[in-house]
Amino acid sequence: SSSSTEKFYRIPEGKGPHSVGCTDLMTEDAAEGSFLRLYYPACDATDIEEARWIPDKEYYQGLSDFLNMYRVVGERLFHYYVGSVTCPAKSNAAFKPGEKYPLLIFSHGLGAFRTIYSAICIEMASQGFIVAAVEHRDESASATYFCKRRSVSESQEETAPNLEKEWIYYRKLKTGEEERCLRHKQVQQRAQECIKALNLILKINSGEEITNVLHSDFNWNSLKDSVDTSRIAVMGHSFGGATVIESLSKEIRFRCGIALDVWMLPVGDDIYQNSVQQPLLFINSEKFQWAENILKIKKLISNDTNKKMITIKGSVHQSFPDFTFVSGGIIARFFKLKGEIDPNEAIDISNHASLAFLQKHLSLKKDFDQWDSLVDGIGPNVIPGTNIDTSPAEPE
Ligand SMILES: CCN(CC)CCN(C[C@]12C[C@](c3ccc(C(F)(F)F)cc3)(C1)C2)C(=O)Cn1c(SCc2ccc(F)cc2)nc(=O)c2c1C=CC2
Repeated sequence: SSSSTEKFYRIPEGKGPHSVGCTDLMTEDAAEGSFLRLYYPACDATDIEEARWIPDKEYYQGLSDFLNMYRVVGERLFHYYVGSVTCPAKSNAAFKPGEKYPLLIFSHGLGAFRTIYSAICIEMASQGFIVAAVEHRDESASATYFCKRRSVSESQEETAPNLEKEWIYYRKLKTGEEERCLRHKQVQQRAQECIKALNLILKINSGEEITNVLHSDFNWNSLKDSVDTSRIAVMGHSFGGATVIESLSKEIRFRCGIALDVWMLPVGDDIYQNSVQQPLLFINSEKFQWAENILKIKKLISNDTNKKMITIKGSVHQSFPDFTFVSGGIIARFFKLKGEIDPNEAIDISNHASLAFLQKHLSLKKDFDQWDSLVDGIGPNVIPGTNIDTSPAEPE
């Protein structure tokens, strides 16, 4: 139905010149493999349906756990409200060959998973990026799974597919457990998973055969020689922002990084000894800011002109994940899923600043420099640095 509420509940489409496709990839049949959703420039196709936004009911169960709801309540609530939501990318659409695309690895936040930052990933793909949104197996995701290959005998029954999903749910902090210690261990695993995803995409780009444990009819060979292997960046939200910092310090092939509302707690102290040489853009919401977090960001930026921070006025922590678009009414207000700024305006500022920063530091030949002023915090609803005062209190 084209009822007026529909536009309110849709994830925004990509605004760039390319149609966008998406497909899921899982390698190996263990938790050590890679698991990612690929968003990519696709050939125009009207007959292909959009991808499911949250593909398995177990993600509703995981979200309920994460939000301290009862699973029987949460699962039904999520199914009712978002069970039919699709993301504006064509499922397994044909990849658009012909040019080498820069590569972006995206890392999700605490309690999130690979599919719920599709507004950002789809916009980047529509602008000519290949985007690999990884799903982390560090128990920070609401839910994730790997596939145990069933033994031949078990899969004898022709009905049961020989693919058995083994689910890993969000690990709550145990009482008395030191949060910093757990999160520091997790951020290291997260960085390794981003590097593994990078290597997997480069392997596909070289034309090597890969085994996708998820049986989709996407032709992975069509990606051969389509990645611009010298133009690779890493991006992430909150815990995923800390993963960006850790990934940059561990992998020089990530030429630059973008941290959206970074959560600095998981980042180790060694990071401040100039471990991050690459350019880094911090895009903050107005509300997710406190002195300790901001001081760590400022310490990392120190006086490096290639490291910048901007704040989007009127935005909140949830202005970056997709729930800010698909939620409405009391739920959105109760969980602060929207700020004062219109969700589409906020994500446009974030995406445009990201594109301008990527053009500058990946030497892209596009027109994203039209948004350079945003990277300096100049423009409507954006300010340079942060809006909180972190200077030590003046002596009385
Ligand atoms: C009570 C749980 N308590 C756990 C420690 C704190 C929970 N919390 C605030 C929440 C996430 C909230 C949320 C989402 C989504 C709905 C929904 F209804 F729309 F689905 C509702 C309510 C509940 C806003 C956060 O963790 C914030 N946060 C996030 S939120 C990432 C996320 C997760 C699931 C999503 F569906 C969407 C986005 N990612 C991070 O990396 C970090 C933090 C904090 C520090 C580091």
